[in-house]
Amino acid sequence: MEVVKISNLQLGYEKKTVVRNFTTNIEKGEIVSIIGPNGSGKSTILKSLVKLLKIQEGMVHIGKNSITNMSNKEVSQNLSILLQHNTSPSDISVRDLIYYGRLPHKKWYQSKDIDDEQIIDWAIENANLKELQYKKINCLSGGERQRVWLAVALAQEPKVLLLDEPTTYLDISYQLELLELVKKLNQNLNMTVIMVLHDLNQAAKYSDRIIVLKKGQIVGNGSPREIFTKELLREVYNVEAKIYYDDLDHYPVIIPKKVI
Ligand SMILES: Nc1ncnc2c1ncn2[C@@H]1O[C@H](COP(=O)(O)OP(=O)(O)OP(=O)(O)O)[C@@H](O)[C@H]1O
Repeated sequence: MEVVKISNLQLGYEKKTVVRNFTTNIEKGEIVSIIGPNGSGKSTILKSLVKLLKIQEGMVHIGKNSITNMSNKEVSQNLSILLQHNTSPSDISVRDLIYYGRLPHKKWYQSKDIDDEQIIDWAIENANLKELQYKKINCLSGGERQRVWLAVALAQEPKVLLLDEPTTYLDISYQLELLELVKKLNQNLNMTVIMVLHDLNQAAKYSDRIIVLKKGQIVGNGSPREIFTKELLREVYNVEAKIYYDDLDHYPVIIPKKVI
């Protein structure tokens, strides 16, 4: 069953078009990663899905509804996004910040209720934040903060979680921790995930499907084993690479050797 249907999307900034003919269906429970060189249009696509950027041409449907006919609030009830950079008041507590994720589900006159508290508890549990929930945001490390923003996105109770380079600026253990959390959410709750990743090995390990963008166009769409070939890495990244396969889970492991 598809949750998001993207047809012939054309996107850009003012007169400049940066993404053309982007078409794909996202199935319920899939983890889809969008990869591609710098400036290929990956973040632009995520921004358009949550209406942070106007669509030039094409359609995005969530279920039967076109996002063009949905309010930002309605879109936020279905899709939540974890951005690369997030800012918040520094003296706010983790728990209070996570409440912001509930706002798309509230009317302006409604205040926090018992249901919100339960969903905040659920988001805290799933983002491993129990011990940190009463701390102030400015007392947390970068990796801990990223988990808080993940919890804000979860508190939105989205059908689809969008992650824009979620591991940037995190050290290797926080990177793994975050992607393992995403995998757990996907496995335990059947949450659909669309993420932009730079690290090809992370994309290979954590994705069901990979979409490869080059200069705003799809040049590959398939499973990690289908996508990661020497030819594709040469064509898209101008890199000569060796490819091995994990002994246990058989996903590709990419070792870049040299720039061509
Ligand atoms: N706000 C903006 N105004 C004008 N042009 C923009 C804006 N944001 C992005 N662009 C341009 O759109 C193109 C695609 O950018 P985008 O950020 O989507 O690429 P990306 O694949 O996510 O890149 P990266 O991997 O470097 O994050 C680039 O040429 C970029 O310069």
